[in-house]
Amino acid sequence: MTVNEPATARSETRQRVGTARRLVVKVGSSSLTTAHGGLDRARLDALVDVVADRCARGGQLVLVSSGAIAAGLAPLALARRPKDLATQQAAAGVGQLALAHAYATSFGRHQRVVGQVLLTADDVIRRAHYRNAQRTFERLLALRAVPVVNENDTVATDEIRFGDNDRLAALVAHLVGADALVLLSDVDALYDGDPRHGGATRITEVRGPEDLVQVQAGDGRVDGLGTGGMASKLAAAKLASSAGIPVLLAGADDAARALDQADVGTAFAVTGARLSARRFWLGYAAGAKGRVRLDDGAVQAVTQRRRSLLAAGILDTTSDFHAGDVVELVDRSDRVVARGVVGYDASELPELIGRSTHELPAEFRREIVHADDLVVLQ
Ligand SMILES: Nc1ncnc2c1ncn2[C@@H]1O[C@H](COP(=O)(O)OP(=O)(O)O)[C@@H](O)[C@H]1O
Ligand SMILES: N[C@@H](CCC(=O)OP(=O)(O)O)C(=O)O
Repeated sequence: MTVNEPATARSETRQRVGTARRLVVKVGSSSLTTAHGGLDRARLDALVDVVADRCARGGQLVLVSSGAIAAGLAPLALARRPKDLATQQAAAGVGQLALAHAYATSFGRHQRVVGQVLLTADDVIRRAHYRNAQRTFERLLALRAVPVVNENDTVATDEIRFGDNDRLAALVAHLVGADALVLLSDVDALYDGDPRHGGATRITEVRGPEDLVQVQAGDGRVDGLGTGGMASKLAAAKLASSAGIPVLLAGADDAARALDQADVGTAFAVTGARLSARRFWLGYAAGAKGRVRLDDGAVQAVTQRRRSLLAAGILDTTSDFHAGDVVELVDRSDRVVARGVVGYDASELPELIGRSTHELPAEFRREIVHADDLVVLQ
């Protein structure tokens, strides 16, 4: 762990953030809103100035912005962040409009157009939706617009919610093939303990899991507007860096310096190779809805020969998934060997399990999990 070590702070990670052409920047609710839930226009403008400046220098930036729920509180005369989903959604419906308008106005000062992209978990888990989202991002960036992303809170249910935008930002970074991810927060860095309790030391550089052993990442403020606290930021940073994307976590007020290789925040070096964005989602990001247990031959076929999973190789399944869901493929001893998008509802499978394709009615002869929709995890 590199603690308070300014000389090495201009690490490779900081250089990669500083020179990234395509960059995802995430900003949290507490950095954009006043204590009472109104949008803090001055801070929003300051952030927009930094993003617009980087765009003007040839950068392609995607801004993942929280703040919809927080921005909806004051207009709806809500004293604090609601706990129930329906009121959160109502607040998000009101607040997202205000947020988008504020960004459009603020980027307008730089003659820069914004495009709002509201995503649900389905949009990144389901293949057709995923490609659709990817295409939209590509086109917005090609047209020199700044995509402003948030979770589509008004329609997301508890079960399918990302819940925190840190994770969403890591996922979007993969989706767009970003060169780096910057997480901006109300805290200026990762500390070895919650800095509110005093005596905590800033971590300047995380090179791998061993640097995090001593770190206690806790919640945000109980009365705060943010959701995930440092724990969700850390999880997102690990997610992105393990799949080849360097991450810088810094204070929103330090955004300009963070993007300019200064010794601010915490830099997370990449710890793994870059996967194709879609394979990353499938293998690590998408929430699995169920399990399919394979016999030994099917495990071999899927993991060694990279074949599709056919009904003949299935032993049993859980009963809770639908066609299009991501499921875990497990071996006889329940070890997860792969994940993939299943082509059938669980309720359709008992009739098919263990039968060869030629024995099945024509409408059931397609693969249970197609090889293109499958990521081997061994
Ligand atoms: N180890 C830690 N290092 C830094 N901050 C921490 C740590 N543990 C808990 N926190 C708290 O997490 C908060 C950031 O989370 P949150 O308020 O959800 O941010 P945001 O709104 O930017 O997403 C900080 O204000 C800080 O008090
Ligand atoms: N989609 C929610 C964001 C929730 C969230 O992740 O907030 P934060 O922890 O402040 O990044 C909103 O816009 O209010």
